[in-house]
Amino acid sequence: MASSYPAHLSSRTAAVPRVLSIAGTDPSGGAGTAADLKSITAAGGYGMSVVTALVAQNTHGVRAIHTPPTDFLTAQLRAVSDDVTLDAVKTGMLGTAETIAAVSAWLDEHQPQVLVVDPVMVATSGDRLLEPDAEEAMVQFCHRATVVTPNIHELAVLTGEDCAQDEQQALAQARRWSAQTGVAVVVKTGHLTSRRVTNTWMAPNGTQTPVESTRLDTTSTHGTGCSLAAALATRLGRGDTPEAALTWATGWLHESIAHGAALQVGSGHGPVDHSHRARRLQAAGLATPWLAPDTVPAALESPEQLAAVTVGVNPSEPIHAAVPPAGPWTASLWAAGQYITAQIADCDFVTALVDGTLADRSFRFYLAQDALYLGQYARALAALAARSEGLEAQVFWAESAAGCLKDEAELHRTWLGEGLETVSGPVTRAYTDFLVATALGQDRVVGAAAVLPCFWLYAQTGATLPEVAQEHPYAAWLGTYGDPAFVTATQGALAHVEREFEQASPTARAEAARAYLTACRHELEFFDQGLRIEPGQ
Ligand SMILES: Nc1ncnc2c1ncn2[C@@H]1O[C@H](COP(=O)(O)OP(=O)(O)OP(=O)(O)O)[C@@H](O)[C@H]1O
Ligand SMILES: Cc1ncc(CO)c(N)n1
Repeated sequence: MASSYPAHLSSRTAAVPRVLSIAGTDPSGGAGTAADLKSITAAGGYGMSVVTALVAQNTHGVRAIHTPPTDFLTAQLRAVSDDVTLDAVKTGMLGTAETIAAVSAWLDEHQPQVLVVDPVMVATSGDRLLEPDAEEAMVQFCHRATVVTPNIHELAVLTGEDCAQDEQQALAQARRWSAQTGVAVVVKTGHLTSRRVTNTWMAPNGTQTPVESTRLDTTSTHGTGCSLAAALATRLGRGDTPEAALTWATGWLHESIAHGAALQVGSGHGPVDHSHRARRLQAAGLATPWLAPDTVPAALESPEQLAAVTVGVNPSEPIHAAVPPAGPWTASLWAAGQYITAQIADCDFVTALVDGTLADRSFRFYLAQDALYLGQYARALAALAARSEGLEAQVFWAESAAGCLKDEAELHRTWLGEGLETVSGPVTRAYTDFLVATALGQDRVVGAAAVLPCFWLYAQTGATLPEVAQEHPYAAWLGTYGDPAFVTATQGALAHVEREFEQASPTARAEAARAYLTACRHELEFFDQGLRIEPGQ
């Protein structure tokens, strides 16, 4: 059969990498072939599946294993490779020495560019998935791989050493084994208890590339090993560097684990939510671009008229403003903008920041964008100072601009390291361009209303944050929200906006209300952008 379709086979890598999983099944969908296909899809590949063993299992454990005849395995492998060019192959549960021999014989003829071997021996539940007498065959099989992804127990079997007690020991074992075999190792510390979970790519020449993430306190870890290996194979198969592939796979898996429990699948070690990222990005895609609030009337004669404006769906209970409005106009702005204040409090970025599950890369991207934002926000405030009437207002906006630049410098000094984004992303850019253009080019009341949400909604977020433990990964950053000077500055901004509204014409007030609501929306987008970047790209 192998020679019947040669014309169809092309060695050119397709835009969507074609990835074959060779693994056992999990009818509950969290591990094995099911996890592999979901992970390959999530990582941007076309998934294919050859089944080594049928496993009756769920989130509690394995009940029975049925291994079809080896000839049938070989028939499956050939059916795929006679017809399809493979950009990457990932192996998981092989189960028996006979299965390993059959896959090895097939690989002798079809060595793929990328072979990721997850040397599955024992499931998360503690059940054996590899017969004890097949361990040596698995160790030999690993020599064929581009990269192996053992957990620390499997690494000990590969190296014939005792199980590593800490990351340094695991790295040392991997370094020795990789140097001997010429096969790269991803050293996983999921089974250790450190606060950080590091996946390190160990190259045969001893070069280490660590990819860090935070440890999640969850039991939703069924199939994490399968998922990481399948996503890694896919990213390598599309031509990513090892560092980019591992960074993407680790970041995506982190999000998938963080949202696994919400699936409510099973009562044991639950699966991860492989498609959380895809659903979140789809929702973000649908929400952007957005329409400027068009329900504000052309002219506003009274605060009551403004308070009656509804732009989105308001929360059932009115939201209490932590820094109170300075009068009826700012009270009405608050009322009209509540729908978006509620969305900010609930948004995935703030939730993940508060519960500590936010990925490092997202946090650092957010900080870098925040520093860029402050530099431009200061220009908008300075423009208001330049256009102010009266010394008190001029001093207030000028001091706010200076304070903002000090905060920007502090962000760089204390928080931002090397190698961070130095260019505004499109979300930051849209917000700052809007602020600067409004503060310079529109009636002063419109500019003042546009800069208000940054004061008011930030103070609101600060006031509503829960206390977090010191070991919380973002404790120090969350602490900066509580600065009392910021509340005073917000009170000042509210007083000025209130006065500007009192003195403005009805049409300028309407424009100012639209600017306030638009800026609220920019605040939401600004937080959310931290989750929209693709880690590793
Ligand atoms: N509690 C956790 N918090 C954050 N990430 C985790 C956690 N547990 C696992 N991971 C991620 O999942 C990856 C694989 O996990 P682990 O080291 O447990 O592999 P495994 O034992 O091969 O998995 P499996 O249980 O599916 O066989 C880790 O390298 C890490 O990226
Ligand atoms: C089929 C299969 N492969 C791997 C694992 C490891 O989680 C599992 N539970 N089931």
